[in-house]
Amino acid sequence: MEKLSRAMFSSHITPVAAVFLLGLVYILATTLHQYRRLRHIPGPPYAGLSKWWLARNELSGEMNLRLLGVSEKYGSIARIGPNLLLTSDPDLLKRMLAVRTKYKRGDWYDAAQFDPGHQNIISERDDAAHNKLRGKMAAGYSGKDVEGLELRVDRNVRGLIKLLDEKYVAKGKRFEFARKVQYFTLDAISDISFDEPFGFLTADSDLWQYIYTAESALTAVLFCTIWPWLTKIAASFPFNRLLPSDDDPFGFGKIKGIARKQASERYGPNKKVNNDMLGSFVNHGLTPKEAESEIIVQTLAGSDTTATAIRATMLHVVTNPRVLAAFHAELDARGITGRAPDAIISEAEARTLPYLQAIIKEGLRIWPPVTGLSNKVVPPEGDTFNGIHLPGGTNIGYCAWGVFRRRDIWGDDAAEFRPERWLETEPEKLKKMEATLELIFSYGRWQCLGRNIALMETNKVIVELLRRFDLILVDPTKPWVTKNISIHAQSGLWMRGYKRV
Ligand code: HEM
Repeated sequence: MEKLSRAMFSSHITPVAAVFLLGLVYILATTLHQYRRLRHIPGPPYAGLSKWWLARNELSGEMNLRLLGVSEKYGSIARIGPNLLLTSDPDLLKRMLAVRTKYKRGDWYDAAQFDPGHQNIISERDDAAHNKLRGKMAAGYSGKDVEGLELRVDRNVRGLIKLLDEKYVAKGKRFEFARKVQYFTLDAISDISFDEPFGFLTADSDLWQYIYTAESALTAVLFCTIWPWLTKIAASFPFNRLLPSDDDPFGFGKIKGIARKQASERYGPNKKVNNDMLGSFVNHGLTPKEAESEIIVQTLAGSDTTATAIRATMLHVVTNPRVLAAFHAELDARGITGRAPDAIISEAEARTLPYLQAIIKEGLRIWPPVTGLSNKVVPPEGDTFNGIHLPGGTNIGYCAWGVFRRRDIWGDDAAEFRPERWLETEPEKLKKMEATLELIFSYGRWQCLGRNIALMETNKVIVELLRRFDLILVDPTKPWVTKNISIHAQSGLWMRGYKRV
């Protein structure tokens, strides 16, 4: 009996153990192979052996700073994963992103598929399909096809001012500036997109808990950027039942529902015709499903980003009396300060204000709104940059904080907010600074389509708030709560305003 059970035991276990051992050998061999491919590039210990370094740091909420630390310690090309490098070299980034680049988007982008099974302009990795989609949307984003794009921004700037003025400043109440700015960017983008502001400013609240749920969901999305196969699992039964649905009364699902409704109204025999961005997309041949996905992309890509640009710039200006005084002097000299209460500066005029432009560039530089790794893949034949061999198939991620804190480009005071650097630097160095700053909005093939809208909104809000109000931080020792999750989730920016004009 004992002999029999021993025989059974060994006959069952041996194949299992063999499979287990083979699996282990395979994992060890591939890990070693991956490790050796990129061992000539330095990086944090163990980061080259597994993705746990990446996961741990992504979850820290300060990934931007952790990556800056890597760049400063290991150089402008460093290794942060088994098949992942990080770069803070603007020349390498521009080579990777150029219009005719041979680099491709990596599987990092699969996580941007907000509607499983349907690609959008950000998740699309196929170059031809991406170009085609971009071509159909270019006229809408440039504003060429959108009736009164600037007027739409203006009316939402007025909405923001009215809210702050009547509900808070006039009553001596403090307000949480981070949220109010995002209400503005959400209303402005929906107004431009489908002619109907969501209504965040009027409601003065996080409608449908959208901001809260979108920020919470981004942590899960981060995991999918590290292990892209999680995206497929999330999209398959039964996990897909847990994803936001168009019928949800709140959160991201609510925005999906609005996008579906808005898109569906633009097709069919009784279609609504509007000269807004959605109208332009329809005229250029976007299908109803594509139009729906792109409304969602705009809501996501166009709200937190611009809100961060405005918040970070305003925070640095209002806490810097020297900069604030110089800016007020510029507004006074141009006769802008005392204009009628409902006047909104035109974008064209704002662009002629040198100090304002320096403030905005410096605000974007000191706090880049988009910090995601946005991995690109080295072409199969490999590449060599500054004598460093980059094997084909290697992912290379973007280190935003590393690029915008480089002392060789920005000077020894790179970590300080000093708009004057844009006004007093000699032409040759300034050219390099301007060229590097372009990376804030990515570059070339994948350059941000909403760049002009974002800058228009930022220019107007900064002028119109600072000419009307003296803004102070309620607690300068705790200016805000900011969490880095590829973008920035920001809150707690409590301010109080006093009327100037
Ligand atoms: C200061 C504000 C903004 C910043 C810093 C910013 C930055 C960026 C960056 C870095 C990318 C490249 C992403 C990647 O490929 O990994 C991007 C793409 C994109 N952005 Fe923006 N963005 C801003 C505002 C906006 C706004 C307001 C909109 C919409 C109105 C928008 C729409 C888009 C779209 C559609 C893409 C995809 C372009 C493509 O793949 O061809 N962005 N943005």
